[in-house]
Amino acid sequence: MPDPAPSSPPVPPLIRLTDFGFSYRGAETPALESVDLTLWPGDAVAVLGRQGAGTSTLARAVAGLLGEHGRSTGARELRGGAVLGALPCATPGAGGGHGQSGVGMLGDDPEAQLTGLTRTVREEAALPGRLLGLPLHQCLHRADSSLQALGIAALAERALATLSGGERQLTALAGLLSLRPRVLVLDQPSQALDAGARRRLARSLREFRDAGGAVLLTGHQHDDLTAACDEALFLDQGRPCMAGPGELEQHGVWDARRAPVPRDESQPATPGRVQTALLSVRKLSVQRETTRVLDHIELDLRAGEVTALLGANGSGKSTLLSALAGLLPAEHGVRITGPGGVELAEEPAHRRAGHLAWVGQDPGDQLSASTVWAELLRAVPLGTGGRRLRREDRARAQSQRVLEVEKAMRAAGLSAQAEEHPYDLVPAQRKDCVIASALLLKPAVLLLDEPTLGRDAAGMHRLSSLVRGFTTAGGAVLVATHDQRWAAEISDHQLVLRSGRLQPDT
Ligand SMILES: Nc1ncnc2c1ncn2[C@@H]1O[C@H](COP(=O)(O)OP(=O)(O)OP(=O)(O)O)[C@@H](O)[C@H]1O
Repeated sequence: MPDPAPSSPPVPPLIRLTDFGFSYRGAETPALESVDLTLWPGDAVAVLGRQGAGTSTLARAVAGLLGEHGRSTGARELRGGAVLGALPCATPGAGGGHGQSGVGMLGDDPEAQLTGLTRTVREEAALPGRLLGLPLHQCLHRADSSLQALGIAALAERALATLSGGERQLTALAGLLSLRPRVLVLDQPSQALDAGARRRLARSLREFRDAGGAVLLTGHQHDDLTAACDEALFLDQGRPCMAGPGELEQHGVWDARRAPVPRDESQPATPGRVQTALLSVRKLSVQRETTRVLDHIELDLRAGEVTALLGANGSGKSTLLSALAGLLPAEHGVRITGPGGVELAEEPAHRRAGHLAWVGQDPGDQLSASTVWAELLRAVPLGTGGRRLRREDRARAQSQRVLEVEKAMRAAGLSAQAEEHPYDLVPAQRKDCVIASALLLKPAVLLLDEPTLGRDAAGMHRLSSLVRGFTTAGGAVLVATHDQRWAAEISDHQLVLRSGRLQPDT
């Protein structure tokens, strides 16, 4: 933000980076260069860029979480005049941290935002204050008002293990707000949130700013929260660059607020698009704890078509996908008829997997090999004869598998990451790895749970081509998402899950 006019009272900035740069240890090129950023009380600044542009590094720099990971240049000043060249590491958390500097940060990895040290939502929201040594009653009071502000007070006594993805994200945000830092750094905070939750978060951030705090939002997507900032800064290969409002996608940023790009209806119908139902679901009801989350769901997925599954946080989208995959017990009476009329309702998950491939919300749950290459290789079926093949046939089958893995890595944009550990990938690439594994199983139906999280424009386009490639080959896709633009662009049908029932989106 520009310095205030001379008539303004001389309030010092809360934080200022001047000609700031940072290089990770062992890296050949700096992750950040020549960054100037000043946050005054009341400011909200969005820093956007494509994946790898340095936005998360900048978030960690502002939060003071980079110190031991490399070398910084330039200056970082905190209110009070401390000028720090190399930054001290503020209490690092799994996905976020809170330093004594009064800067609180929520990281971009939805799988790593809860501490694992508490049992209930209220305990988790109160924990950051307790770690700072605040009295218990004060921590609980702050936790309750943060939960209230974010609209999840009703979840206070819920066990963390029973939360939906969006509910987890809101719980992590509540913990951070309860710290009452002077600067809030949020890396992709809207991911996994429905429109109502985004609005409540925007309101909470407005109140936080009105009380003298400053907000830094970073990420790869432009949405309602980044639009509410006073200023947007773009990073390109670690350097600040200028961009006009119409140039977001040129800078690799996905514009979730843009009107959906209409389909090219002059294109001939995809060859796989015939009216064959690859999956028919009847009377699917699922109870979780005391709530009937799904109530007599009826659904048909047809060859060549994408069905988008919309609905508020906690409405049951993941529950539906998991139940179809056989990972949750359904109530008696359900019929799940797969390709060729095969009845799947009584089949265990591993037998359904050849027909219905499931990509869950947390990709980490589905990754177990030590490299991307090994992860994908193990997904390719051994083929007819399997381990009983003769040696030369086995060698031929093995080279065929290798070719399939290479093709899958290219399609998922993971060729350069073949030897990396899947956990070293950014969350969107981790998801790509699980999607590529799922496609290698050659299923008829692909079940995708929130595949758009954390993606830049290129990641979104790559996802669209994976999905279109699958339906063009005759597959059917059911995809849960909160991204309404992408849903409108990719899908043939949109269904909304409300009160346990599926309704067409109107
Ligand atoms: N393991 C569990 N035990 C009990 N209840 C659960 C469990 N997992 C989820 N729930 C509850 O079931 C309901 C549906 O959750 P689900 O994860 O299916 O919602 P969702 O629509 O996918 O939400 P989101 O958009 O936030 O990911 C929510 O109220 C959630 O809190």
